[in-house]
Amino acid sequence: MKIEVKNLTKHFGNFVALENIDLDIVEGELLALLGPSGSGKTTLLRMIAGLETVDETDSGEILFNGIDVGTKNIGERDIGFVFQHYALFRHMTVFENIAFGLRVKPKKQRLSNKEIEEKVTKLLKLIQLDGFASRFPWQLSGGQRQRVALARALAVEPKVLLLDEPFGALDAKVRTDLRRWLKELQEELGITTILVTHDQEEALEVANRIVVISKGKIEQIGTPQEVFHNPKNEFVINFLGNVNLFHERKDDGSEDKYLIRPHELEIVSFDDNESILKARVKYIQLAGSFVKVELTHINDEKRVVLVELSHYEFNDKNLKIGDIVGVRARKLRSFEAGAGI
Ligand SMILES: Nc1ncnc2c1ncn2[C@@H]1O[C@H](COP(=O)(O)OP(=O)(O)OP(=O)(O)O)[C@@H](O)[C@H]1O
Repeated sequence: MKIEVKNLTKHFGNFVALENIDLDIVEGELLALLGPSGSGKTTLLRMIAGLETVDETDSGEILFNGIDVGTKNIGERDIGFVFQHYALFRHMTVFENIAFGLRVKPKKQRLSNKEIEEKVTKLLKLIQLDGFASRFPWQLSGGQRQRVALARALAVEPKVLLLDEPFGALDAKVRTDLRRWLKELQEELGITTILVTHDQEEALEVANRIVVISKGKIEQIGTPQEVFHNPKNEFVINFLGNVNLFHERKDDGSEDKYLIRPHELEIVSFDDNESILKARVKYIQLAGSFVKVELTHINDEKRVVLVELSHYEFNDKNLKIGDIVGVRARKLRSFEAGAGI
């Protein structure tokens, strides 16, 4: 299913939750809506689902395969939903939870018991929980429960899958495993999917495209590579990871602003010709896939610079806390005030 959101504005009383949203969602893609808390992600998802309506004070339309769905309620939109705290039916087994949507269909469209059994068995395999059919939700881990919720949403073969922080309540390791698994599954099924998340890493890892939202407006739409490496403005670069900000006073008195990511900096000797500043090593964090080095400007303790090095590079430099070093930029990204890159 192809989805078009055209010039959508949504108010809650006087508050503008979404402003002039234009967005095309391509058939079969996994699109992430990424933004801080309160930016309007869930509202946009709920409007696509038909859980929020375009009221008199609002404007815009939402099209599914070219057809305006404004007057269609959620039951008529062919949508599967998974929320952060998706309440499975406690008194039903895993099997019955997944079968639920199939059983409540009108008689004419309903599959036979045998067909339902075959379908649920297939879905259980898909979510890698075969053998769990007769368990109850309270006998499952959080990650297993979310997989059941996904199977339940998929059972009725929706044309669109809407996921609102589906892994938000899970711990980091389970989250990472599940999002990889989700990506593979989504690619295999080819179902148009919209994922709401405030987790940059999650969006960068699973999405085909990311929509960065702030205060009800779209800041940038692009592939993970585009939004990470070619951020359109300061909000996007700040939101998508740590960043260092440098000012450079020009001859005419104006100031250039540079934003540089920690991995785009390298540490050199303090007298290096290409060094952009001298700094003192304040803190070294060795755990993790990179070594994170925090430095402070030699003349101003308050100016902190973050550098990420590979372990190999770090070992090579033999850095210690208190060392005075130079910092060189592998890449400079300058922003004119308010004008993007
Ligand atoms: N029914 C409502 N009535 C009034 N204000 C609302 C309503 N629903 C949402 N809002 C407001 O609209 C704004 C956007 O909310 P929304 O839930 O879309 O944000 P979000 O980006 O999904 O945030 P989070 O990540 O915290 O869930 C918030 O300021 C919220 O308080």
